[in-house]
Amino acid sequence: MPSPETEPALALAGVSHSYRSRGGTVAALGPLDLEIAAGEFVTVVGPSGCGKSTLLRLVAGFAAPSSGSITASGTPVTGPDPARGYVFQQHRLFPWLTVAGNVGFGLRGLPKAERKARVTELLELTGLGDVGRARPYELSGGMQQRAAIARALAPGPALLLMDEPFAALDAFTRERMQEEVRELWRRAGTTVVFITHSVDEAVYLGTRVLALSGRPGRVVFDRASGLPYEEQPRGGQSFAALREELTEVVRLAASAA
Ligand SMILES: Nc1ncnc2c1ncn2[C@@H]1O[C@H](COP(=O)(O)OP(=O)(O)OP(=O)(O)O)[C@@H](O)[C@H]1O
Repeated sequence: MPSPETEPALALAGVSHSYRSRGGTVAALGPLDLEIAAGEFVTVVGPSGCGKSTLLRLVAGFAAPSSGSITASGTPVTGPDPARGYVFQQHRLFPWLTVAGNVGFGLRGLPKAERKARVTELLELTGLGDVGRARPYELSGGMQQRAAIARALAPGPALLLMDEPFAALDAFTRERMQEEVRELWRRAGTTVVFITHSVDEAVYLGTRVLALSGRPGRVVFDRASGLPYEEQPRGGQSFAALREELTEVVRLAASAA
C-alpha cells in the first residue's frame, strides 16, 4: 500500500459541484482532476465567480462535492480536519479572545505548557511576539491576517488553504505579507493552495500556477514556475513572461464566461 509520504498531498478525481438555489441549479465547478504534491505552493486564479472559493471549501471539507472524490495524503476528505488549515479573506478571529487565545484555539487538547510553548513559537514566527495579550481589534489589518495564519498553522497542518488572504490589505502591507508567507512556507514546508484575483501575486508566490475557466471552473492552465524562489524576482524576465501569458489566459476565460 502506498504510504502517506508517497501519496499526493491532495488529489481530486472527477470533482464537480453545483448549488441549488431558488432560480435552479448553478454548476459552480468542474469536473476537475488535480494532483498536488507535498511541498508545492499552488496559486489559483480565474474569473470572478468561476468556483475558486468553492474548490477550496470542498478541499477543506466544509461541503461535499456533488460528484467525484477528494483525498488528502491518501485519506478521503469527509469533513473539516486540523490537518487542513484555512485562512479566509477576512481574518475571522474570535473577538472575545486575545491574539494568543486565538492562535491556541485549535490546541485545546494539548497540555497547558505545551500549548503555551507552541503559541509563543507561532507568535514569534509570524512577528506577533509583542501582541499576544492584545485583542484582535487592537491590531492592524496585516497583523490580524498574520494572527489568522498563525492560528491556521497551530495544529501543524499538512495543507494550508488560503482564500484571497491579502485582498483586504493595502498594497504596501500586501507585498510585505507576500514576503512573509513565502518565508513561512519555506520554513514550515507546508503544502499551500492559495486563491487570488491578482495575476502578479499568483506568479510571485506560486511554485505552480493554475488558472480556472469561467463557471463552472475547470483547469485551463497549469504551470510549474520552474524557478527556485530566490530566482523569481518581481520584474525578472521569466516573471514578466509568465505574468503576460497568465493575464491573457484569465482575460480569455473571463470573456468566454
Ligand atoms: N451557497 C451558494 N448558493 C448558491 N450559489 C452559490 C453559493 N456559493 C457560491 N455560489 C455560486 O457559485 C459560483 C462560484 O462561486 P465561488 O464563490 O466559488 O466563486 P469564486 O471564483 O470564488 O468567486 P470570486 O472570485 O468572485 O470570489 C458563483 O456563481 C456563485 O454565485
